[in-house]
Amino acid sequence: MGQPSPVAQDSPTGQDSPTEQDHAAAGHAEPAARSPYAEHTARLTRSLAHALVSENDDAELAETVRALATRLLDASEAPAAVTVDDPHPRSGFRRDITPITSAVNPLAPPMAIRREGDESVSDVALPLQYQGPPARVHGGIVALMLDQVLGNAAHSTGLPGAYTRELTITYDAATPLDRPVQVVGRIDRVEGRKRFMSGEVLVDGAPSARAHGLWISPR
Ligand SMILES: CCCCCCCCCC(=O)SCCNC(=O)CCNC(=O)[C@H](O)C(C)(C)COP(=O)(O)OP(=O)(O)OC[C@H]1O[C@@H](n2cnc3c(N)ncnc32)[C@H](O)[C@@H]1OP(=O)(O)O
Repeated sequence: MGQPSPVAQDSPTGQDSPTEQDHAAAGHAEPAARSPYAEHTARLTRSLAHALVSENDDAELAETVRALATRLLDASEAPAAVTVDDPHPRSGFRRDITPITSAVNPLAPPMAIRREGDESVSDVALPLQYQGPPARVHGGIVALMLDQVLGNAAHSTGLPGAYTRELTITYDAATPLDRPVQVVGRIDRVEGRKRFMSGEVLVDGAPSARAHGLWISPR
């Protein structure tokens, strides 16, 4: 969908490196006034993921979905009508299309990340599409959340962009579906190009998963 934006190949997320404006936008800035088309489309696709596992056969809903699918196909044949700009930046990056914080990526919950003191923090409740074992969030999704929040923290101080070099997750307990959990990340220390990071997923204040990681800025 949409006209692909120019991609900086040597940037941490395959997008533009974060700028001061990006940092300023990290969860706090007023969103630019843009068409909500892409965000509604992403919400629709997330909802369809739930409908796929529903036992209910709703003929009227099926007809509505059929009509929408036809209209979306028509829209995708006019790519200039579609934007990949996120109207509600949540991660600090312009054109956020990550599968975890982007409002326009149907794979993303999406998570909003904010700064609290020296930490990056996100409160999120993950629905059924992220299930691994019954009633638990998939461990890979837990790692994805921690990667993003630690990455946000790694970029939050105006330091140059950096990539995840190493990420170790310790799974202490179940991370539940459909209940608010808090994901937290911080910089423990900086050594030259290296940033040593840590973080947790908290369920009622107790860690269900802990992360330690190394982020490195490219030479
Ligand atoms: C605000 C919004 C934030 C959004 C966050 C988004 C989060 C997204 C996070 C990601 O998914 S990033 C994408 C996944 N990661 C990658 O694609 C990274 C792939 N790896 C690389 O591209 C390179 O390995 C990298 C640029 C990270 C580093 O390559 P270099 O060749 O520059 O580093 P090198 O291997 O020479 O290591 C640099 C130093 O760290 C040291 N080092 C490497 N691994 C280490 C380790 N595990 N522990 C301690 N030190 C280590 C290494 O010995 C060396 O020490 P010296 O400087 O003293 O020589």
